[in-house]
Amino acid sequence: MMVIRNICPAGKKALMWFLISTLIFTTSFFSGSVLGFSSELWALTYWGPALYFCLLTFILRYCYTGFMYEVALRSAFLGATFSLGIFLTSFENGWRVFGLYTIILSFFHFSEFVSVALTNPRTLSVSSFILNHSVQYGVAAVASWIEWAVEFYFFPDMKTFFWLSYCGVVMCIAGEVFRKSAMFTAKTNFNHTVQFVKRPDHELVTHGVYSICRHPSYVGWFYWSIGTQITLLNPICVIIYAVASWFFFRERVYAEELTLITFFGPQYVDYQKRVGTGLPCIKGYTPDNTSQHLRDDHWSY
Ligand SMILES: C[S@@+](CC[C@H](N)C(=O)[O-])C[C@H]1O[C@@H](n2cnc3c(N)ncnc32)[C@H](O)[C@@H]1O
Repeated sequence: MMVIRNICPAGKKALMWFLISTLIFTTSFFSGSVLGFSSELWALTYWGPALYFCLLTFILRYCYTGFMYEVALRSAFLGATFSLGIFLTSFENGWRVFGLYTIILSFFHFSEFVSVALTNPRTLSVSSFILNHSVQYGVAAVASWIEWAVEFYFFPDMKTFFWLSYCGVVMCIAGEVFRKSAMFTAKTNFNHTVQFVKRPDHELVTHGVYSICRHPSYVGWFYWSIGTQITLLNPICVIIYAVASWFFFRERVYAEELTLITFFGPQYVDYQKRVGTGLPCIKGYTPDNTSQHLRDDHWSY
């Protein structure tokens, strides 16, 4: 409770609108009573939720401007998708696994913003939701929805191995907890954007989850991303996500360690000797490992 009280104004607004939206949309989805629409219309048509979201946007537009509006809008949107996920889990078919995935995805993006608000508010911005991570991230998400839809249409039974989907949920929760532990351990030393210039107060963190591995937030995100595809029961995307994430984090870790060695010198080299990266078969930057190519888009998140 104390933690919530200390959160910055934008963090408070985010929490408030996520909760309000979740409450309203969850009640509405299950009762079907919003704006007097029957439950069939509410659940089965697109325009009911869309109209309702327009109304919410209108209220937010009236109450806020600028940054606060952007934060409230995104939080309300994530609350609405979170509620949709809860509603879909009540289905006995493939929609259930899609519902679980929707809950996991919306909670992840919302909790990223709130975690930054709590641990490093100085860096808080709209991009702390990391909804606009990268083109590749967007393409990967859409690809997973397409795989789920195609398989659900042609092989509906394939999407009813709920026990396997629940294993994916457990993997996502573990990944999420590990990543957030890293953010709360590193606090102001954690930044969604890889830093090129060392701030005077930037300290090397080697305690807590950082004593288990050098890149706990990336480890958490790596397993979380694979977990989302197990949750969706997407065999093709499980493999694609594992391979793509591995290559992404191999380059990211390499780039980041290059900067960390310039920041902390022998202190970081000593840390590298004691603690592994935590990612399978990824060594990170070492002077004898300088042949990897770095791409320009490897400096954020
Ligand atoms: C997105 S965070 C990722 C941190 C870390 N790679 C992880 O997975 O938990 C990136 C920022 O964290 C900083 N950073 C990474 N490891 C750090 C450490 N052990 N101590 C302090 N700062 C660190 C980097 O300078 C970079 O600006």
